[in-house]
Amino acid sequence: SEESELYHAQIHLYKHVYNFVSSMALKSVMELGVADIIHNNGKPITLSELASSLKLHPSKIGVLHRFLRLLTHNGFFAKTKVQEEEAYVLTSPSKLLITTKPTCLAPIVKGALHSSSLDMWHSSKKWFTEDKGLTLYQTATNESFWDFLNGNPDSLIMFQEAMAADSHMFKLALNECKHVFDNLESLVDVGGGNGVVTKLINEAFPHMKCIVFDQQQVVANCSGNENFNFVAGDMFKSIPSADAILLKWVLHDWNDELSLKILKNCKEAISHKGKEGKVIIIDIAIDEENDDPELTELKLDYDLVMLTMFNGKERGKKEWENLIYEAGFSNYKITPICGFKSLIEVYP
Ligand SMILES: Oc1ccc2c(c1)OC[C@]1(O)c3cc4c(cc3O[C@H]21)OCO4
Repeated sequence: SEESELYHAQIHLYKHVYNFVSSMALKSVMELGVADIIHNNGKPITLSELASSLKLHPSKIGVLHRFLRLLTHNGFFAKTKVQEEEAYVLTSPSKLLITTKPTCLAPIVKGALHSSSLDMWHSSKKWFTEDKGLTLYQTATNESFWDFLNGNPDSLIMFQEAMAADSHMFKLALNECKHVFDNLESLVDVGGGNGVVTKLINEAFPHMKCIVFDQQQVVANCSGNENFNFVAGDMFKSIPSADAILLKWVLHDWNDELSLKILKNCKEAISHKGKEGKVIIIDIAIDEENDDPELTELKLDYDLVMLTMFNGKERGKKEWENLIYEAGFSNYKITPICGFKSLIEVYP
């Protein structure tokens, strides 16, 4: 009937209006360290045990229950019985919040839901109606997000910890894609931050000369060893030569013009000693026809996050191909990696 269509449309609209509630409830339990308490408890935990571990005021026990109810509904916890009393256990998604595990993604939850990423959205109408090429973030704050990070050490650390957290997932993927790094004598990790990915590669391939290449203020107080070094520089100017250049979660921060600039400098960097060389891109590849709708939604979410914060973008397979050929490369190969990213091997 017309009414039921209207009522369903209403539910769809309200659900999207309040999607932020589940995000912020997740951030709340992350900040409280709920996952660590349940993990360290070693068995299902009752609400009162959890509340006393958290040293909550008695008036907040009901609050905790209702937060856990929503997050259980959304798959972050599960309910069981301990001597007839309800108890909570972690699920795979909340196990990613255990801070003692290398797969901990709490830093991403913290960074992505930081006020610096959220407040800017209130300026979107101003941003849409202006004719300037600013990001939403710049429209809201009058500075670029990169300048914000470089001007606020705590936020830069928060950002780097988020990138590093995501890189530990790469460790699992490295086992699947080891062959990509075979026979490489040297590798430069462009935008490698504090070097988590490069370290993982260096540990897997100790004879490979690995360089973390990033901005001065990022690598300034980082030290390496004989096959693992930090080099400061500007990827838009020139990139140190190597057999392979790694670009993990870098190109999606930049529009096509600037991404082309980076890729051309990468091509320059691998065309030494006449060797084959390769560029290894690890980034999101949108694939609406083959991906399940939930995965596509995550990729489209990231596309708007990159757009609003960096004037960057997530790219579909065709867009990656156009960019790679435009940069003068002759061939490439895309393989899915880490669940929602792809590893794109690019050959000169
Ligand atoms: O190339 C990337 C990859 C991921 C992310 C980037 C840029 O910025 C947006 C983001 O949502 C984000 C924003 C942040 C943050 C981490 C963080 O992770 C997310 O820490 C502070 O603000």
